Amino acid sequence: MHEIEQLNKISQRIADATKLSMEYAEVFQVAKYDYGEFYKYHYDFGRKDRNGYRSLNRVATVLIYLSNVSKGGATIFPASKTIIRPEIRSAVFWLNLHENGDGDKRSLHAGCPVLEGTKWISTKWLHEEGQEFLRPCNLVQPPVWKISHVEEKLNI
Ligand SMILES: O=C(O)CCC(=O)C(=O)O
Ligand SMILES: [Fe+2]
Repeated sequence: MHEIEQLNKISQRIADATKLSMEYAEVFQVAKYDYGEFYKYHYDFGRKDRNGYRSLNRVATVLIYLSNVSKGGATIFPASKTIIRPEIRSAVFWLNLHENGDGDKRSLHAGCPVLEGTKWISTKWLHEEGQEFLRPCNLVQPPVWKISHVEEKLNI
């Protein structure tokens, strides 16, 4: 299968799992962490500019683990006390914005230092645009949850 077709297939699976539109999503980004490398605490959402406008804001993140990591390298969300350990072909999905478009501070996260092995990830950021009628409106919305068994569904 051609590479583009494979990526489109994964995008479609993300759309099916998240029930969100991929129309304005960014291209898949790939990152590699070697021994001791990490990603410090941050938010994935954008900040407002001087005029109070946000552009290209990332409503949600899908993080696919492309490798196992023998030690370290977990993705952590202190607000929800969630630790996701990399498992090859598994994915984690979370929302970065409240329904009114403001950044959700509970989405603060970090990639812990890799202590042994190499960590490969692919990140897909979904944008606010296109979600207007799709984003579920739940009163109680967990800030982060693991998409179970994505590893079986994603053929990457
Ligand atoms: O490497 C991780 O576990 C986190 C990566 C991340 O937060 C990002 O790419 O925005
Ligand atoms: Fe991030």
